[in-house]
Amino acid sequence: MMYPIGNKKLQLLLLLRFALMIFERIIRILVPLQTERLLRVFSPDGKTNDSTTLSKFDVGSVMLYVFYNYLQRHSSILSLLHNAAEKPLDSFVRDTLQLRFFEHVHSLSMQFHLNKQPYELLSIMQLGVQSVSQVTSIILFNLLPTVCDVSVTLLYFSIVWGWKYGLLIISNAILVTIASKLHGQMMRKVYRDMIEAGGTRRSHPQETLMNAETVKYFTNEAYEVGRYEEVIEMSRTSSPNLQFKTQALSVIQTLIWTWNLLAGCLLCAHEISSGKRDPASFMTFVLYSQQLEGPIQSLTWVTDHLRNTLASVDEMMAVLNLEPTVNDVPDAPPLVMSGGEIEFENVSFQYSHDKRGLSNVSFKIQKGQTVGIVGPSGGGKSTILRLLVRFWDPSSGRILIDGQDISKVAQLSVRENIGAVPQDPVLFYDTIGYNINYGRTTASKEELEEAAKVAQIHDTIMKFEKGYETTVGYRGAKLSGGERQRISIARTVLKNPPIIVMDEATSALDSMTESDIQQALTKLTENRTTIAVAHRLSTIMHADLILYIKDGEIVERGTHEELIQAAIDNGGQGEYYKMWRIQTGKLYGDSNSTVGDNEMETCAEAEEVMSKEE
Ligand SMILES: Nc1ncnc2c1ncn2[C@@H]1O[C@H](COP(=O)(O)OP(=O)(O)OP(=O)(O)O)[C@@H](O)[C@H]1O
Repeated sequence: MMYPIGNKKLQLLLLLRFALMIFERIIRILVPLQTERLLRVFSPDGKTNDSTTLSKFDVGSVMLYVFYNYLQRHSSILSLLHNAAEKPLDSFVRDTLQLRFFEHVHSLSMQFHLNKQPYELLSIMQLGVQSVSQVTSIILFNLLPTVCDVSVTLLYFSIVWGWKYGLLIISNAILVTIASKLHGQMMRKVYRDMIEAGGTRRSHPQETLMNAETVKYFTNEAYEVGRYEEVIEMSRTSSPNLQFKTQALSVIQTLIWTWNLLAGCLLCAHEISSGKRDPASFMTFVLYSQQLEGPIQSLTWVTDHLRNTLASVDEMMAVLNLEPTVNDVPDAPPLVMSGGEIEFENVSFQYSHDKRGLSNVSFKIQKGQTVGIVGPSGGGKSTILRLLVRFWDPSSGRILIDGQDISKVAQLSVRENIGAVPQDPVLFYDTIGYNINYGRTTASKEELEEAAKVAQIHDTIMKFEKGYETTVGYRGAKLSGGERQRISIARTVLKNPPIIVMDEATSALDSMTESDIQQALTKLTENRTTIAVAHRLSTIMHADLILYIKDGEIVERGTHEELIQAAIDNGGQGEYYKMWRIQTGKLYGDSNSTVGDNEMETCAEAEEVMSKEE
């Protein structure tokens, strides 16, 4: 991700940056040397007799000195080249990483997505991506050059000027590093609090804006503004006197620095006065010292900055290192469909050690049949669907589609063959056409319209001014629940899978809309194996098999008639029967009444009532 493999142009730019970096280091050495040289050229050589010898007018040396100085300035052509080479490399790192992160997050299992807030993920991605490119830049083009500068100066002084100067430089570097380390420790907690407070500061407005409708329903606008004010206040107080604390370090560093300069200048002055050096060396020493001040002091900034950016990189790497919880076996073959027969064989599953999902669930659906799943809330109905699409794998037992254990085939191929119609479909913030097309992105316009017709939504769409180009609003909020539902059916029709799962697809709708949608659903499920979770029994009454799930177990199974008959035979005792009675009214009299022809007649009446409702 950091090295542009296969991109010659970017590799050359990287090389250019390195070359520039080395060139800059050389210029840094040359400036003081050239100054010393000039001073020597200008000074009378002391050997003339009449003491009037003038210093040489060496235009070349002056020009060279000015040229070196020019190159050293930040706005010089070198900086321009540096920046020009930096941008494309920086974009490369960011783009590659961003794409990789996006791809990785999408490859993670549902469990991960249920536990993470989307904007938290986005924030991790943004900060992480930005930090990775900064880390590269900091290490390669800040830390490395600084270490180079210090080492070269140290070597130069130690070899050319003697060990005392080397000692001065090294002690300076050590003292500054100790100071910055102590400062870093002190600032760590401040930065941590700041990052935390910054996160809340970002997430709070996002959360409330995403739920603007709820805020308005409860007229909590002022409350939310008040909460945001508190968050802002908290983030402000989490970094009291941050600037003061940060600047305190520069004050200490400058003190160390000045002490060092003083010691060096005294040493140099002493050597000049004792004739060991010429006066020009004093200037060289001062200039070198000044050259070194920037890099040594920037070490603090660099290490501090590196620490912060690494914290963000760490967080991103933690996500990038996550493995999907549902994995395919090596070289898993794709699911081969031959009709869509589904079988659950003693399937048990737990979401976590304290949360039971399903225990010993077994049932079989022949191809093209419909199974209705009913039962009390939290019983495990939706869990059956989630296991079928492999959002989770069972802890024991097997789920077979057309005789193949779905945990042994590629999970994508399982999902490719299953179409889902959820209770409250969420649409993308785009046009109706885009949302339907999502079912099969390669579908033609004609196929798209055909799917919309099957889902009974085409005419409604055509009444909109912009037809299929109408935008649906945030998560489809500009459409009614029934319209959203039919669009979701249309995209499943377009996907054309052999298996359909529906999770209470009509429970949020009124009876009129429900009947429209029911027609669309009937067309959708024609000749397809279907599992439908339902609260309204009218929607699954005619299913080939009905499963009553309670506390993760199938407690009753059979067709509608069988379940009713069994309950009647059992003196009116039966979960499904009770549910049915609650939904249709007391049509059988008391539960302990005896069963006879009359009862079955009443049963037929009830069906009639339900059909009307339908
Ligand atoms: N991702 C999850 N992590 C942990 N527990 C979960 C998760 N999803 C569901 N559960 C728990 O599993 C149990 C069964 O949930 P499930 O959604 O299957 O019930 P359901 O019968 O479909 O309920 P409802 O009719 O209310 O939708 C519930 O107790 C629920 O709290």
